[in-house]
Amino acid sequence: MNLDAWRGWPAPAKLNLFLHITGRRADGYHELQTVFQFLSHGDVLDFEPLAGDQVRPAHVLEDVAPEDDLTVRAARCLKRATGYGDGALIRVRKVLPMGGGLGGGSSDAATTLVALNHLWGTGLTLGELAELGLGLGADVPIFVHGRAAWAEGVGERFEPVAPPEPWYLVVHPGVHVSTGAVFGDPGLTRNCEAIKIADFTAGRAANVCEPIVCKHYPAVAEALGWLEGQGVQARMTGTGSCVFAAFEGEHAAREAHGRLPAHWQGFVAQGQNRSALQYRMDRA
Ligand SMILES: C[C@@](CO)(OP(=O)(O)O)[C@H](O)COP(=O)(O)OP(=O)(O)OC[C@H]1O[C@@H](n2ccc(N)nc2=O)[C@H](O)[C@@H]1O
Ligand SMILES: Nc1ncnc2c1ncn2[C@@H]1O[C@H](COP(=O)(O)OP(=O)(O)O)[C@@H](O)[C@H]1O
Repeated sequence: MNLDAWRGWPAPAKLNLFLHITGRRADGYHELQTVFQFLSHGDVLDFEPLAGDQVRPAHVLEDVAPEDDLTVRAARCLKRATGYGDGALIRVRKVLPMGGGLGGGSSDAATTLVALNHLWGTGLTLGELAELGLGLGADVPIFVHGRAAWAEGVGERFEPVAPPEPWYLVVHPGVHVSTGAVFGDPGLTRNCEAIKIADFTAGRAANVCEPIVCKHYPAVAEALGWLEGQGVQARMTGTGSCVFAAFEGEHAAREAHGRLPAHWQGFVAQGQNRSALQYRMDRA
């Protein structure tokens, strides 16, 4: 068996280029409008075949029990759906901050579904994998498809879009924001009027979670202010805590990164309308 094929599967980060809430479903989940774009930066996953029914992580993630790990849950879900008899050892080389709004957990889950379906030869279509993924997290289907997307509902309705692919500086202000707490905040704007893709393209869009997160986490407001001070428009991704801004080019983004205050982490990456996972599948 060629074990090289089992190594080096990318799980890229995403940005929400805007985030509006248009309503609330009967089950309490919020109806969103958003644009997802991938980044040229993310976790990397390695797999090894295991005989028998075992699915085990070879990594330790802070505050995540092996049974709750989204890669383990994704692999078990694929086994259940297909009746596949063997297992896998899964190693996440973690790069993305957890709870940063960059979708690392969802991306790890999507990469596990796509990679193991290929490596195990279980033959599900991308659509079938996306459906399995929705049970693990709202953003998993978008990572499975690997195309920048205009998304509505709770992430289950989406279509490809092709925004510009600029170089971004992404700043992590050192705090962990709970998605549930943001959606539960009474001050959250939940009645945005539905907009069209053209409104987003014309700049008539924002992230409605930003004021809530900034109120509770001053570090997020400071990071947004610092980025704006570099002469660019800054925004938060998802429910935070990371903030980002597009620069003229890679050089300008790296220069700004060089000026980043030492108490924050940051990275420079390019926006990608086709994800690194899709490119990896081309070579598989
Ligand atoms: C809003 C996004 C945009 O990307 O935020 P980020 O998590 O990436 O920051 C995601 O779709 C988030 O999806 P996901 O990350 O799967 O959400 P979960 O952790 O399951 O959500 C935690 C809690 O937030 C609330 N929640 C979540 C999503 C949603 N559309 N409406 C909600 O009300 C629910 O109370 C849920 O129990
Ligand atoms: N493999 C995984 N990687 C990251 N987070 C995971 C993973 N498995 C479970 N989780 C849980 O999912 C939560 C959300 O993580 P993540 O997707 O990185 O953040 P966000 O949804 O803010 O982008 C984490 O705080 C963690 O408890």
